[in-house]
Amino acid sequence: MEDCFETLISSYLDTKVGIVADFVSEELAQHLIDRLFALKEQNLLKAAGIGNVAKLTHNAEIRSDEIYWLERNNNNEFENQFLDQMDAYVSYLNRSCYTGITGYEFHFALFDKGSFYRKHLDQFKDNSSRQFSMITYLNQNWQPEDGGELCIYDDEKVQKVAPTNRKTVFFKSDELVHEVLETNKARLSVTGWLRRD
Ligand SMILES: O=C(O)CCC(=O)C(=O)O
Ligand SMILES: [Fe+2]
Repeated sequence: MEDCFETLISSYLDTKVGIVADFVSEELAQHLIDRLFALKEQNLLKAAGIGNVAKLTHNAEIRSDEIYWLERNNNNEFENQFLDQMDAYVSYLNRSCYTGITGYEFHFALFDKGSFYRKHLDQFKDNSSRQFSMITYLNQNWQPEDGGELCIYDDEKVQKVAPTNRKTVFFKSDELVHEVLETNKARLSVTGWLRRD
């Protein structure tokens, strides 16, 4: 597991956008996909909001995904396995880079066909707790024509990341503007932020 942590961190240090192709195991990815579809079936996904909790607004012209927060007290084996892996990652990151991360928050996200998320920064203007953004994709057999790329803007450079199964992306939440291009089929992920409170 530490090899993939190291790949994520060293690519982040080299290019500001850390990427590793296989952050979660195939088994865990499959269980998380099943969990997300089960939540959808049970109508437990909610329209994602914009901004901080106190002034959360919903605006489908900015983002049109649906989310569900991973929580230990959901008592779901596979959410917990994912969170265990995050605990290990945070401890590795804090040990190797002195990042002082004190917590995290993660949600499942489902972008249905035709959904997108326009350009934004992840850190809120009125709360700087979010330090790093981290997204793990859960899309088997994703093809270029499926769209849904994550586009990350850094000055003149634009990096397009295809949301392929088991890939994780890691970047600073206050630094890089990014967007999700319209997806041509259902696009699944676990998205979250490492916090310093
Ligand atoms: O799903 C992605 O690739 C990015 C999602 C995102 O930018 C967000 O939820 O803030
Ligand atoms: Fe974002």
